[in-house]
Amino acid sequence: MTDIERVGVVGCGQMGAGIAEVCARAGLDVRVAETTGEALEIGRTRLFNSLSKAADRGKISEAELKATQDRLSFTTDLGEFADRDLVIEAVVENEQVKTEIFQVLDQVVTRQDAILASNTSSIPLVKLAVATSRPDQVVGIHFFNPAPVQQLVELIPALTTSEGTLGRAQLFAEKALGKHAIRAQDRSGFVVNALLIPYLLSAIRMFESGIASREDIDNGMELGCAHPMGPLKLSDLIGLDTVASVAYSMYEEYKEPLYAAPPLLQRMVDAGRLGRKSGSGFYTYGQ
Ligand SMILES: C[C@H](O)CC(=O)SCCNC(=O)CCNC(=O)[C@H](O)C(C)(C)COP(=O)(O)OP(=O)(O)OC[C@H]1O[C@@H](n2cnc3c(N)ncnc32)[C@H](O)[C@@H]1OP(=O)(O)O
Repeated sequence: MTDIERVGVVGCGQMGAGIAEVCARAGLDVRVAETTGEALEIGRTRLFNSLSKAADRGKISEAELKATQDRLSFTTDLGEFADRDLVIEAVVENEQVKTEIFQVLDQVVTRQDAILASNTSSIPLVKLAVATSRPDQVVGIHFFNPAPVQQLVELIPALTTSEGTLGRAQLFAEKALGKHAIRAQDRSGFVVNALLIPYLLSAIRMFESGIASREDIDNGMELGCAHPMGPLKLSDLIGLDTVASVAYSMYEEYKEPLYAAPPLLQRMVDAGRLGRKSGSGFYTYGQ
């Protein structure tokens, strides 16, 4: 079994909240950190709403709901992560921000064998690993949105990651969380985004060039290929800022035109149309 009982999650946005929910529902003690009290309150509300929905839909009993809530604690102070066995960073896809968090975690997490993991979609793990004094204990654990639903986790060892750390991360993902784990090398996009992002960018280019309407593009893939959602709806779900930043990282790494973000994507990000989380993207939400 896994030796991980106390988990820290840095960031309580879409992914952080989902990851914290998965861990707490798996019976682990979970502490969640955000930068400000306001961000923490928004994150806590997002997480508790999702848990309440799970209870309303009969996925967890009222007693499990209460027990899961009790396993969750919230803080704005990373110093409270000292006793964590595993910390999963799930903040914005920004190398500098993530690097600084890893430097702080390295200072505050006192457990000698603690694993420091990142949910990054595209930033080289090795850069985060060498920002710490324990590069052998840094690993990528990449979840998919919505984290409570998607069965997959990608495990990404940096060049410095030890086999022991990778093995413990795999046991955690599979045994503690019940996810299916696949391994990928530390190359931008790993397995899933390396295949998915060019597809999403192609759909945005298709829409931008007027070849088809957004609905027809999405219906094409939903009804023609049985995808649960079409590429423009999926881009809205992931967040257009995230799609753009993953595309930039991949373009930076490979210099392949298929990874270049189309102008429309960047304009939408500049306009604050980030998809579901901002209320509008390719579609409008919450009206
Ligand atoms: C970019 C990153 O690095 C990587 C990524 O994340 S790539 C993105 C990967 N994700 C995808 O490809 C998502 C594809 N879409 C889907 O899987 C589905 O459309 C979807 C799960 C989002 C919604 O499913 P859909 O059937 O349309 O809606 P709905 O009936 O509301 O939900 C289906 C089930 O998922 C659950 N669900 C949906 N959204 C949820 C959420 N945010 N949290 C928890 N559960 C959720 C529902 O409760 C429901 O569960 P039930 O069937 O047991 O009652």
